[in-house]
Amino acid sequence: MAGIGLLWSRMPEHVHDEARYIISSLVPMAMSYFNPYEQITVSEYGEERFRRNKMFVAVSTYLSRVCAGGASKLKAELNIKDDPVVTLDENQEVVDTFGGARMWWRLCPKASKNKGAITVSYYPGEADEPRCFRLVFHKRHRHLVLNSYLPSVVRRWRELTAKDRQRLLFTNHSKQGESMWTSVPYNPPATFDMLAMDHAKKVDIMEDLTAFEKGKEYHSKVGKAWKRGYLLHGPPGTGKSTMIGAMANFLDYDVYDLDLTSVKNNSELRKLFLDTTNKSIIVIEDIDAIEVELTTKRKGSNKAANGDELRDRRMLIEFADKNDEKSRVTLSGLLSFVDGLWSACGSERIFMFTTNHLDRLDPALIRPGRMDKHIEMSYCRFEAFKVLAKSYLDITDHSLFAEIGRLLDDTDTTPADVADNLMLRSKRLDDIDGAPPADVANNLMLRCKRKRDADECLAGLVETLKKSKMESATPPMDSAEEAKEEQT
Ligand SMILES: Nc1ncnc2c1ncn2[C@@H]1O[C@H](COP(=O)(O)OP(=O)(O)OP(=O)(O)O)[C@@H](O)[C@H]1O
Ligand SMILES: [Mg+2]
Repeated sequence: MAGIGLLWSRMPEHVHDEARYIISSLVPMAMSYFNPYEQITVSEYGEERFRRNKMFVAVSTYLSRVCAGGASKLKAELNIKDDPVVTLDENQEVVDTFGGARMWWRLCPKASKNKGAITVSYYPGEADEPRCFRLVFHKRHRHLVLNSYLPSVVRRWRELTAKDRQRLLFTNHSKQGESMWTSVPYNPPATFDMLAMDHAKKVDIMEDLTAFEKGKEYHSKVGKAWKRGYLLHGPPGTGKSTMIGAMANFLDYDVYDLDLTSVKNNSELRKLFLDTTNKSIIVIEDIDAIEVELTTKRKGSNKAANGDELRDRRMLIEFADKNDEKSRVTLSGLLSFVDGLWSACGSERIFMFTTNHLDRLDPALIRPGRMDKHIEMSYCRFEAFKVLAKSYLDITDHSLFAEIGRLLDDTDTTPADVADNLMLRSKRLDDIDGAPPADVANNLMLRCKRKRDADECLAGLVETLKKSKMESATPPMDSAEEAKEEQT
């Protein structure tokens, strides 16, 4: 085999081109016939340079955690949680055994595509062959490797990473004209326990999420894509964003916060959706505000469109030149992922749209059956207040509760406003809690202080609520009266 190889490389220049072509295609065939080994390459990047090949990540984790015992060259880095992670270094070979077969793995370094030539590239690393893992195995194990070994590597990788998974918050941005996601670690503090809202509604949402999470078989039985759409609506400060965090915590899902203003057209939107992973919540916040902004841009006017205009409009989002069909994001483009053709791509995804103005949305978006669930986040009433009092002041009852309940019924106060009132005092509680509890007397004193602060805090809330009740009861001044007032 070596002899044939040598002959081939030394072939004289004068051999006819055609013969050379035939020989050059026969030699590798002959060599592979005699070579008892086969190889599979797992490149770090796929065809699209910016997307890391997930198989590469899976193999890297698998080898480092399962087969690195005999390796002498390792590399250490900090992971997203700032814990040290050790991986194989370049050119380190490790051996794995599976079903009695031996597998040789090696991490091959980046290699230049054209040795000696200078290549100009717009994208980092495009002139190089990316790093890759090379798996070598005996020919007779081909079936085993493809059908059992590689799937088992991926399965093991999933098990390994499930334990130390860090939840991520993704956001999209445009780089060199291409839309892509970037992520940061995401640990939202909110949970359903601390969400101030009607208890029955909260339980209903939690049950809905649990049913969705366990609904793989059900969805395939009824022939529906495994995904769910929620439309959260309500005034600002009623907990829509807090609810998204609570849902992410509840399901342990990643969150993709989609900024539609930086998406050029439907095909970019499609690419972004396809780049999302399973077990994720895709959020489009303040969808009504995006609509106003983009439409204003499209019209080239600084004047925001009025409510009637918005209601009449068929397109939800449309920007750039109206005549250029390729440069816009449309409602149908968006909805094709929510419940159209493309919704079947990917599973275990939750779509969340939030809005402060349900009445301003395009009817196509809110028609029955479009989103699976409409959730109204409303002003703070007594039941919701009790949740906030428990989380912020750690109390479940108080002499002022009855009065606060009545005042909340008479005013439209958001949970954010109530929380704000409770938090100012509770910050002072933190200061007190920070003091070293020297002895029992000191402890008792702190407890008295804590109670007094809760009293003060609720009294402050009563004052605020009374004030807003009075303000809402006072009829608005007409302009003549206003002018008179100003003169005096
Ligand atoms: N229902 C709620 N339960 C608990 N806390 C709440 C609730 N609503 C609001 N808050 C508190 O108020 C703050 C602001 O709420 P949040 O951002 O969730 O409101 P939003 O409805 O998303 O408002 P916007 O429409 O302006 O985006 C939160 O950080 C949270 O502390
Ligand atoms: Mg919000």
